[in-house]
Amino acid sequence: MSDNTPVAAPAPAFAGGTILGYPRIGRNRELKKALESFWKGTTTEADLEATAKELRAFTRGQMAGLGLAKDDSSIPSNFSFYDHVLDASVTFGAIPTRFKGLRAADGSVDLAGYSTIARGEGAHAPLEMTKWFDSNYHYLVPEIGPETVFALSSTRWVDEFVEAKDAGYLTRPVITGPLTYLHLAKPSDDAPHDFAPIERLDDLVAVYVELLGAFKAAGAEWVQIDEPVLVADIDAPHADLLSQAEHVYAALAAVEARPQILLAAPMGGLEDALPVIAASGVEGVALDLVRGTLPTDVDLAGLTVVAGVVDGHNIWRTDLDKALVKARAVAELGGAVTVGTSTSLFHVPHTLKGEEHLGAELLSWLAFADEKVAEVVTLATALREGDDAVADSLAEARAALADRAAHPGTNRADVRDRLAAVTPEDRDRTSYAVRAAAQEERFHLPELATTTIGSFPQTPEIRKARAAWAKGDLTDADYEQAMKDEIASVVELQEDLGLDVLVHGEAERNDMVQYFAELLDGFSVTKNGWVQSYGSRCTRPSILWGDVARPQPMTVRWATYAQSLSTKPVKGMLTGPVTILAWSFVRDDQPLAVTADQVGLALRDEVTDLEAAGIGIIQVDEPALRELLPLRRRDQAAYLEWSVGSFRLSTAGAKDDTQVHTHLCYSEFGEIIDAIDGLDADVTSIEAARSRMEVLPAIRSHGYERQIGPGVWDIHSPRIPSTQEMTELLTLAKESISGRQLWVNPDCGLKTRGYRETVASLENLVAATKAVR
Ligand code: MET
Ligand SMILES: [Zn+2]
Repeated sequence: MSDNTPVAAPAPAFAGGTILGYPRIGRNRELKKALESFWKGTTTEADLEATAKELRAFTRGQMAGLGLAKDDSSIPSNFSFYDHVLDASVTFGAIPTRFKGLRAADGSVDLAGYSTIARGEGAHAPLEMTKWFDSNYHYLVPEIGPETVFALSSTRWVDEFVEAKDAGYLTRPVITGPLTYLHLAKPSDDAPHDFAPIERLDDLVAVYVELLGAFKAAGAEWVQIDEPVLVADIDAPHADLLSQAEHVYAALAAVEARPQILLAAPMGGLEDALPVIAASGVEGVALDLVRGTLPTDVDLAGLTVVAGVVDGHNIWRTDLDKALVKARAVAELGGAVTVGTSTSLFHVPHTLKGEEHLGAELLSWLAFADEKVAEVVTLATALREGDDAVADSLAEARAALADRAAHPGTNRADVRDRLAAVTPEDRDRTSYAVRAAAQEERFHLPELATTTIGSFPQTPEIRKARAAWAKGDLTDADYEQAMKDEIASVVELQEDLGLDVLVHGEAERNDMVQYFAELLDGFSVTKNGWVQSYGSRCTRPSILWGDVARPQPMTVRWATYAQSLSTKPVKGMLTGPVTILAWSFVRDDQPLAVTADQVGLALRDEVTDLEAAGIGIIQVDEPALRELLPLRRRDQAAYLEWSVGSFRLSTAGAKDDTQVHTHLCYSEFGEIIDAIDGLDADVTSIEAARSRMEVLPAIRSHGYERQIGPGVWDIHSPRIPSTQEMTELLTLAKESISGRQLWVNPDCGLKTRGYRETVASLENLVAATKAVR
């Protein structure tokens, strides 16, 4: 088929294009503000409902204004007050027993109750929060047991459909699918140890059947069911997942009174699950063709296929020509093709409007949610009417892409030549034994050395000073002095507490990635590019668009100032290459491995400068190392190789007697223990308090020769752990790891804690250490 030929019949649904979901937080973070003032008690539930209703109305209008059709289910309805997985739990009545009291007689919970499940209350821990696949979004983990009673317990999803319909929009409700829901769930506390939530599949499907009926009765013509679990390798055997998919979708397709089903599989390729879905009887499938590839041997005849060729997970302008080639290839498999995003757009900010400070050039390379909707509409038009119908848009996209490719900032000879000259030896240090001896001689640290992870509380005063400085109300010199005063007080506190290795406290960092992004070449920072991280929490990822280089030292003056105030060693503190990539929007025009190495080289220079300034202990944080782990097992080894390689490039220039630390903030250590070994850091700190040192026996049996600091204080909670409690944890740790290898530290940085808890907890930490030494 020539590029310029309209795709022939059959006509797909959503022929004008569709997206799998839109950001929920609001252009000006209206939802965040409304939630937080509701929680504070300054506004009522009715106020919160009203803001949410306005947001939904704005979103619908926005999507229609950008060209999605109002009357054919092209506009998704995917609002959530906090989290879409929590919404599913509440809708299915799957609320843990500790929150039973929050339910009304009909099983529903109001927004106060909903918030309590998300945030906890008193002795009632909230639902656990964890990362949504390999994204930066966190969902609330359902707790399912043999006793969980599934029953349709909320009318919200249907009400929101009706609200749109009454406003003149026939939308497509978006819900999390039963397979994804149950595979992401964890067994409830009272479940037998061999129970798996997926055992409850049939019971849950019965509620989906009822829900489909309710949508149909309300007039819905399509519903979107998201099943990203189908693109991942999960713990359960793959064959089981496929047969569950076959079983569930045959059952849902067999329901007589129901809307048509669009099964969406964002975040990767469906691969061998695609034929299963195609044969199940559902009417449509949405494929992620950005991350996934199209199988060639599958028959899609009779299906509407949403070709997800616009990246919902990143912020770059789409190569429309390439996207059209991919979409047209789908037509050859017999499907009725339309165009969509690869994932929901809630992973990207709302709009480029207001970001003009980025400069016309960079701006022209980007597409946030609104711009992506427009791209989808353009591509769908090209499919229907041929390329000529959108010739101007295609030309504009080509020009922007060519400009980006040729821009001096994306092709710096100095950066590229340096990287090309890197040898394998540049990633290697001397043997650990030699280093350990040199470091012992230099520092004479006690067994069970005490330290912290880097940040101390970010007080309102620090934030105020930074805001005033940004506004120009505080001079550079005054800001510098304010930060130095803060450093001095943090150093004094640590001396008083009797910690062995001190930190400067990171007062000057707005964020552990953005701080570096603002100082490195190749990055830009948005004004309002917020994306939801969880609930009301948003992050503003930096944009890594060009070749990365370090024009000047970034942390040296803070670290050396702190060191000048103490005779104890002060740890220098850097964010590692993988974490910088994971928490930014990263250029998609070269392999991540290359970008990571560029960052690695910039950090390597910082390490050298810190050393030269007398800093002998340097920590390179990699809390996101596990987060980017590919969803398909076969891709994981290659990922670990480059991620570990970039870390080593950043640290291997260190001298033998420089002690390199790293910090990883999770406890699922076992999964990537070889990689952690591969980092070759002298000291690694991890999260371990909540899991009560669970991972240490595994580390011991794996044989780990270097030093490790399993956290003894869960800093995610405002609780102050007692000396007794930390003594127990340390005693437990010593059963697996020798005192010579063991460090004592909290689970993570203290920036979100207050000073009262920080001082009391660190006092107890030092006391516990003395008790165990
Ligand atoms: C999310 S890991 C944080 C590490 C950083 N050094 C801190 O202490 O805040
Ligand atoms: Zn951490």
